Amino acid sequence: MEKQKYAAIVLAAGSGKRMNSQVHKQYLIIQDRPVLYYSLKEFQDSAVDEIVLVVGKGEEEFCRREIVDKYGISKVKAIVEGGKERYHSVFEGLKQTSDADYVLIHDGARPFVNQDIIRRCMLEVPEYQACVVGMPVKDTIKIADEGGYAKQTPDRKNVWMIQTPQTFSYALIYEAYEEMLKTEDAAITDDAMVLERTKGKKSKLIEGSYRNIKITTPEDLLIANVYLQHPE
Ligand SMILES: Nc1ccn([C@@H]2O[C@H](COP(=O)(O)OP(=O)(O)OP(=O)(O)O)[C@@H](O)[C@H]2O)c(=O)n1
Ligand SMILES: C[C@](O)(CO)[C@H](O)COP(=O)(O)O
Repeated sequence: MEKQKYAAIVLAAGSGKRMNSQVHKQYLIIQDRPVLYYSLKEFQDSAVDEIVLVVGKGEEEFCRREIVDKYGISKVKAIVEGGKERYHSVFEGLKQTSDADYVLIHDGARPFVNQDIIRRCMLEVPEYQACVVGMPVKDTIKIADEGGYAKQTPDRKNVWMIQTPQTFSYALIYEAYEEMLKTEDAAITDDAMVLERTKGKKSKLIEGSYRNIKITTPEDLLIANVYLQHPE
């Protein structure tokens, strides 16, 4: 059988409003390296064939010099400019990966993706065509009403916190994104939602890790430093 091609799209075009920092959060330094370095290094060391890095306007040269070349991330085949919303940035990445059979879409703001997670995404996607990494929630979840009252409690065993990578058959996710972008649904927050909304297709859940956090607000940096001091 012909070898299947896997591309990783690493997203780093956000402006990190919730971090409230002068430097975009993907470039903040944790343990001597930028946040973005850690996930790029995991994909570099994995079996993915290539990486497309999606960055903010005017950041291409900086990223090539200060991260990709500096740390020898040689699988990066393109560094492209992202868009206004996360889903615009994903689509820019998808345009660069048209010869891949499967794509792993990952937040550059999640530095703790690991080899085991990447390996399982690559292993499962040929069967399910759409796989998302996540973990069961630990707290009780409430649905709030407009007035700030807790009105409903979903059964916790059916509630997962969703992470990345989110891994798909290229043809399927490209078509879904093309369709979604005709209407630009602002409430889209992840890639699996694009498939749910356009194709009614479910994604297979793959257990990730409670460490696979997204660096979003300042306290996440404290946690990230602790994880780096205490590797798994
Ligand atoms: N237009 C955008 C928005 C987000 N992202 C990326 O998508 C990931 C998840 O997004 P999020 O954590 O929301 O990052 P920001 O948009 O930067 O943060 P905020 O929402 O606080 O502004 C990040 O790696 C971010 O760089 C992107 O590539 N392009
Ligand atoms: C894709 C994601 O990381 C899954 O949890 C998340 O939805 C990204 O959301 P954000 O609003 O862009 O942080």
